[in-house]
Amino acid sequence: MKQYLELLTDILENGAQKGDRTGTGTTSVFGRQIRHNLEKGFPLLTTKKLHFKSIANELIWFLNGDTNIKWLNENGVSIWNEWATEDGELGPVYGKQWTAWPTKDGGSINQIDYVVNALKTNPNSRRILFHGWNPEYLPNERKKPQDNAREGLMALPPCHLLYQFYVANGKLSSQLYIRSSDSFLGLPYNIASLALLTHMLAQQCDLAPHEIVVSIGDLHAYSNHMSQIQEQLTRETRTLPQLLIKRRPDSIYDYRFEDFEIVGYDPHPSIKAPIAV
Ligand SMILES: Nc1nc(=O)c2c([nH]1)NC[C@@H]1CN(c3ccc(C(=O)N[C@@H](CCC(=O)O)C(=O)O)cc3)CN21
Ligand SMILES: O=c1ccn([C@H]2C[C@H](O)[C@@H](COP(=O)(O)O)O2)c(=O)[nH]1
Repeated sequence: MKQYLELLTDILENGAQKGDRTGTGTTSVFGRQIRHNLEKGFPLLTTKKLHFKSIANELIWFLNGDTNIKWLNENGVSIWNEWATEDGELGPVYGKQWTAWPTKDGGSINQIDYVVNALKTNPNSRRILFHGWNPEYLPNERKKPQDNAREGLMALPPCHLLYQFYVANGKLSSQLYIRSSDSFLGLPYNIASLALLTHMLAQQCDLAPHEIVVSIGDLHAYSNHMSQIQEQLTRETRTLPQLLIKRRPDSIYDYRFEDFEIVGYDPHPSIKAPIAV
């Protein structure tokens, strides 16, 4: 995961100063990519400790189609709390668009079913993808996330928004497009989450997990993350851990946190940073 540290250096060396919606201020570059071969280990950062439970349970929550933070909170995950209404609602965010994209006749489309089915029955297809950018439900950028959610709009529009899958020689690769990436807090989660989803889909579809590619639009460092980023850049990367999936659940929707084990994770200590809301 040296590539991750190289991206942080790239931002510091080449970034432009940009204001942003949250009022925090960022240093930003545009159009970057990270690739990682999953055969070389599970891409959980080693230069700071990541909370794998948050990553795995967030993904399970997306796949359940859930858009309320109650289940997350009950399962030890608080990363979405700042954006939710007092009832825990986030509006029609990721889970809703992934599994129940609303149609004009009042029905819904499960894009995850489509992907699993395509991987099993038509793996050569160049159309194996799902996405979360549903313009009808995008929030008003000038309103608070909670006010948007109360009006039935997304609290935040999706950042990781398009997932495409590719099969060759029985191996599964995936590419994710992230339109806006918080390099210090969000990006490490998004990389690990894509890797986990790729492992799960591979298991369900009898494929071997291969490469993940993360393509990023606005890649930024928040002005109040600079000392944390400098600290991380002083640290040496360590051997990546391995992911063990201990059971083969009946479907992509039946995974539980207990099914996963991260073996051999020996990271540097965590580094606290404020989140821009
Ligand atoms: N500014 C911003 N950055 C993000 O990365 C982000 C958002 N907003 N809004 C929506 C989600 C929420 N995400 C988050 C929110 C908090 C942490 C965070 O505080 N992580 C801590 C540990 C917290 C924990 O896992 O319990 C960390 O040290 O990584 C990470 C991602 C990712 N997304
Ligand atoms: O999975 C995620 C979700 C969010 N982010 C970051 C990227 C931005 O810093 C903010 C979203 O603000 P916008 O004004 O909507 O771009 O959250 C992330 O990195 N990963």
